[in-house]
Formats: sequence, C-alpha cells, structure tokens
Amino acid sequence: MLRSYAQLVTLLSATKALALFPDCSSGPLKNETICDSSATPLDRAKSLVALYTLEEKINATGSTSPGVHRLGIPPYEWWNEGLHGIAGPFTNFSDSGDYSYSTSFPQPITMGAAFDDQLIKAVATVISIEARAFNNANRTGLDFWTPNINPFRDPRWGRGQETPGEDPYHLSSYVHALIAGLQGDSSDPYKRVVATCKHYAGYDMENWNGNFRYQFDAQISQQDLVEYYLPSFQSCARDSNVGAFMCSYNAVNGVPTCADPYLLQTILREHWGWTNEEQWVTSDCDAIQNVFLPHQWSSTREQAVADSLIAGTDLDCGSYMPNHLPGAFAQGLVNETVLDQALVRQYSSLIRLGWFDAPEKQPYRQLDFSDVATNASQQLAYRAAAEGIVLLKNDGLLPLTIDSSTSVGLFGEWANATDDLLGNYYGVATYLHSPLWAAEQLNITVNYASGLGSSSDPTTNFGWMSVWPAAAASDVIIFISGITNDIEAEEKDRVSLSWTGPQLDMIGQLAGLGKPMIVVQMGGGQLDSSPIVNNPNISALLWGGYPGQDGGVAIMDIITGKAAPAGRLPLTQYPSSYTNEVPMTDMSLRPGPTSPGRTYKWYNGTAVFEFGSGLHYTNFSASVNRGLESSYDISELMSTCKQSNETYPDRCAFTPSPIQVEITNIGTTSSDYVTLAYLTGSFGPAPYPKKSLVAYQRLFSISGGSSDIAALNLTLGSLARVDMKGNKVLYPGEYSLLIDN
Ligand SMILES: O=[N+]([O-])c1ccc(O[C@@H]2O[C@@H](CO)[C@H](O)[C@H]2O)cc1
Repeated sequence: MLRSYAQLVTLLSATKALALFPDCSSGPLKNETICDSSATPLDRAKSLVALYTLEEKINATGSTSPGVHRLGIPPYEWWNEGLHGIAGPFTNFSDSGDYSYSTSFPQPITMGAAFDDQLIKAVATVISIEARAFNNANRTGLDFWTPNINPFRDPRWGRGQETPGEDPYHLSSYVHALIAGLQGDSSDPYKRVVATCKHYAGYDMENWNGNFRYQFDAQISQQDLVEYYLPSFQSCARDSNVGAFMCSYNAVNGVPTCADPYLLQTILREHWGWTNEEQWVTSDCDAIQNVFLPHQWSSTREQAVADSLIAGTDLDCGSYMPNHLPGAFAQGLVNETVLDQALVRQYSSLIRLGWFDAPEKQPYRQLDFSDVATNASQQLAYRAAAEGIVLLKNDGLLPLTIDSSTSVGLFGEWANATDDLLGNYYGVATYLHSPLWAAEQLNITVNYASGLGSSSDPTTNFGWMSVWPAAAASDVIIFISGITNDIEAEEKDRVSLSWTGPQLDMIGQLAGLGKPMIVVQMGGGQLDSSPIVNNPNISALLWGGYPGQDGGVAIMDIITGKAAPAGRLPLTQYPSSYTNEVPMTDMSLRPGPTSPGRTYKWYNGTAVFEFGSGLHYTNFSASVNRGLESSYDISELMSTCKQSNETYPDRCAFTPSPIQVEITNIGTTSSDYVTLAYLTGSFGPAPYPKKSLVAYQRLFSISGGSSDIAALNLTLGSLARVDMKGNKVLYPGEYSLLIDN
C-alpha cells in the first residue's frame, strides 16, 4: 500500500531531534577515509560502505534511511520535492516566523511559456539556495526529486502542468538550464543540491479509462523513444550531469522501467555515459512493489527487489526494498556487490553535497532564513509569471486603459484564487496574490463575484444573482476561470477538453451584456477556447497556467499594460473533439488510422491555437542577417565535427557561429520577443513533421522602432531525423529555417 502524507509527516517529526550531519571531527568515523576530505568521493564512499553490516546496508536502500547509529551516521530523508519551490511531504515549514514560507514560482508549464532559459536557471538557483537554508535548519534534504520532464504528449494528462510542455527540444534546453541552476557549476567543490530527472521513461498517463499509471505498459516504437520520449532525459544525463534519475511506475514495451536493464544500464549509463560514481537512480514511490504487482514482471516480492536492484535502481522510494531484500539475499537472488554499488552511489552523492565535511569550509552551509524569500526572489517569481502569460486574442482592447473612474467587474473561480495559483507540489508560499488582490491595489472600482463553483445552471443559481448586478455596474468585464487541480492532477487525467457548460453559459451571458470583455484561461492543460475566440463580443483572451505566488499581479499588470505579454504556448490547444480521436494509451506520435497525430509536429487536424502562439501589444518583423549558405555538404559537416573536440556528433555546431536573426519592433510599445526557429522540409523518413523547433531565444524590452539580434545555435542533432531503428541520421534534402511561423 502507498503510504499517506499523514503517516509521512509523523515519521518526520520522529527524526527531527537527531543529528543533521555525520560528525567527522570527533565522531566514530573521524580516522576513516570517509572523513578524509582529500580522498576521492569514490574511495570515501567505498570505505564507509565497507564498514556496514549486510543488515545496515539493506536498511539504507529505502528513502527514509535510518543511518547507522554505531558509526555516527544520522538518518537521511531522500524524498524532497522542488518542482517550483521547496516542497514535499518531509519538508518542514514552521508554523510562524522564520522558515514558515519560501518563494513559490509558477508551475513549469507557465515558466515553459516564457521560453527564457536564463530565467529558468535563475529560478532554479533561488530554489536551491532556499533549499540549502532550510536544510541547514534541518527542515529538508539535499537532493530534490525534480524536474518532471516527461513530454506533455496528451492534452488530458493531469500532470502536464509539471512539465515545460510538449516539445522535446524545448524540454531538453529548459532542463539543461534548470539543472545548472539547481546543482551549481560542475567545477564547484560542492553541489548546491542534487536534482532528479523523472519519470524515466514513457510516463504521461495517470488514470484513463481503466488504465492506471501503476500497471500501464507503454508500447513505444524505437523511433518515438529516441525522437520524443528520451531527448529530455538524454539532456539530463549526458549533457547536464544530473545527480539522480527516477524510474517510473509504468512499463515500457513490457518491462517495468525500474526493473529494466535496457533503460537503466544500456541507455542511461552506457549509451549516455552517466557513469560517475555519485549518480543514482531512485524508484518512484513504491514503484518497486509494482514490479511484482500489478505488473507481475517478477514472480515474488523478493524477486522484484532483486530484479530492480540488479537492473540499476539504487534507492527505493518507500520501504519495499529494505523489507524484502533480506528474503532476496536468503534465496540467493542478489549479491552484495550490486548492493554495495547502490550504496556507494548514494554516499558519493552525499559526499559531493558536503554531508561529511566541516561546515565552516562550505559557503552553502552558512545560508539561513535571511537568504529565503528575499526581495530579489520575490521579483523573480513575479517576472517568471509575467514572462509566461500568453496573449491569444486581442481586438485592440488590451492594454486596458484605466483611471480612477474605471469600474472593473472581476468574475470566475480563479478571480480570487489562492492555493490554486500554485498548482501542485508546492510548499508554503511567501504570499498568494490573486487577481482580485491585484485589482484592489489599483486606484479603480472593483466589482467582484466568483459566480461559479456549482455545476448547476449558473444563470439561475445564487452565483449568477451576485454576478449580474456586479456586471451591470462595471465598465469592463474580466472573467478568470478554467481548470484547477480538482480536474487535472496526479492520478487524475481529464476526460474533456471543453470549458464546462456552466462556464460557457456564464461567459456567454457576460459577453451578451455588450461591454468590453476579457477572458483569462487558467490551468496547465489547454481548454478548447474556440467559443471565446469566435465570440465577437469578447475582445481578448489570455492564458496564465498556474502563475505562482504573484500570479494575480502579473495577470493584472498585463491586462493594464504595466507589463507587455510575450509568452508563447508551449503546447498545442486541440479542439475538444481530439479526445474522441485517439486513446490516451496510444503512445505513437505520427498520424495513422487510429490517431490524428500528436503535438504541433504531427497533428493533422486544425489546432485552436498552435504551439508557439502568442500575441504582443506591438508587431515585430524578423530577418536572417548572417550565417546561412544556400547549400551544405553532409560529409563536410561531419568531418568538421570530427575535427572538433566534441564527443557526441549531434552536439556539434551546424555553423561556426550562431545564425543571427534581426528582430525589429515595428510598433510603438516596448516588448520582449521570443524568437522561435523551426526546421521544415521533406527529408529523412516519411511522414515528415510539419516543422521542428531547433532553437529559441527570448529578447528583452525591444522598444518601438528598435531592433535586437537573436543568436541561434543550431546543432547537427537539430538537423537530424530519427529512423525506424532509432538512429539519428543527417539526410540529404531541402531544408528551410522558419522564424516564428
Ligand atoms: O504515498 N504517497 O503519499 C505518495 C504521494 C505522491 C506520490 O507520487 C509520486 O511521488 C513523486 C516523487 O517524486 C512522483 O513524482 C510521483 O509520481 C506517490 C505516493
């Protein structure tokens, strides 16, 4: 059985009084190699593991590691979350005062819409600094089970909100920046924290039509694996040196991922060279139990833990491994060498985090609550929200001109949102600024009524009775609604992509008043907003996702023009009919007899809004300045690549210097601009993707009449296509570079 959060919190309070770090200066290990900071992490970890009895080793395979009291090794809790701020069942916020809150950033789906890798690195840096401050107060750990970088494949997925979106290139670039921010520079003597790329692999369905994440067997072709499901994980392992991976609940092509040596050994460690002794794999929580039941991959509990450990799962989120490894050893299913290897990985990781070293030598060990929720962090949370909001429709009403005589009607379940601003996996935010709160800070009249909240006919229920007079008294109507974690969540996929009947009724009634009207669509998954797009009485549509602690302010600032929108949809907005056209369990990307295809690359229907959609308060023009010739010889590209120092040919630069695109603001309003560069053409295996994102760059505050240069670094990998066997190949053919269309 899965443990409940309530039980987990009880465990935490039981361990709170114990020592935080091993005492290498006067504890029992002081003369051992583990305490010699001049020795290599590998030698140090090996020396510690050699001192453990078999029972002590087995006890260390669960996420709530009890430590070894006789050796002065304190307990360590491996399960910490950090999706968009520190969080998790074991992160302990105090009731008041210091350590009672931290910075809560937008959900990744909103930050993904910013297409700003520098922002992502800055956000991740703040999260890791706040994590260190909380760790120094014994309130959280040093490793964090974030990011979630399964591509947002199907619009129904309840956890798509946790990801930066649907495109594998975007995810790979985003996660590279994020890991650098979380872990710090690889040349630093200590890692700031360890990040964990999850859920490896093929996990993007919770509970759909009788298919549960715990037993689902994802059937994925080799081509789709290499092209779509694995690039973000490759970016973590091979290109970003992430400290940890998490295997997922599901199986891939018949094998539960936590017991799959092909995924965990052949691809992850051998093919991607993820071979540092300090890099470990954890299971998702109780996923090893699922290897036995419901997957029935292993015939007994003991076989399941042995199969998982031998395949390369070094840690069990839960206690299944420590509970059943004694039996596995008794039955001769596993040997101590593989257990030692798992523990060496765990302890090498803690060594790289400075767990065994004197605190005074470590800058991160000096951080405290004065480093949490600083003014700069609060501003960054606001900026992340403002950068991620996307303008989808505007007939010219926005930016809204307001003055003290303006009366604004604010309606919808999200207008006074609090925790909903955060989505899921959140800690305690510094504050929660709803759109209503933000509107009330302006010198205007605000008429607020939620109006919804019941599935009954809103035009006759109590809600509508309060909306009607408030709307009548307003010059402008803002309706903020959509979906929340009541509808899209862990263990909950959506069944419909439509706004609900009551929501559409309310939107229609409000629009019927003939007043200037703005709709703000909230939530991580997209709703089919065509009724709003097609309603001429609705002037503007924005999408805000889950914008975090300052999300309401960011929304109101964009509406009123204090900030200019430049976010782009990081996913396709499909028509609601999409759910009838392909089952969630169909993992294929390309269109076929039972699928219209997935994502902007392959979907053969008409999207309501395409991936990359996003309007501005001005207009931009783009022209390629420098860097492209009319033809390239593939063998020359490959031989230049071979002469470079690059180990992996797909990372070789396509052109010696970045391709430069000049972006000119041809309007008057100063604005950021996200340059999206796509490749298109008929080359490689058919069918051909409509286009593929190969580079992006956000440019900042380009004033009216001015230009800026986007420097696009294309790689040979970005030109390659993947064949049926999963090989990445450079094919001859006609290629076009599209900027932003
Ligand atoms: O037992 N519980 O309370 C519990 C709670 C959450 C949970 O979800 C899993 O735990 C997260 C660990 O990082 C993974 O992202 C998610 O798939 C799994 C189990």
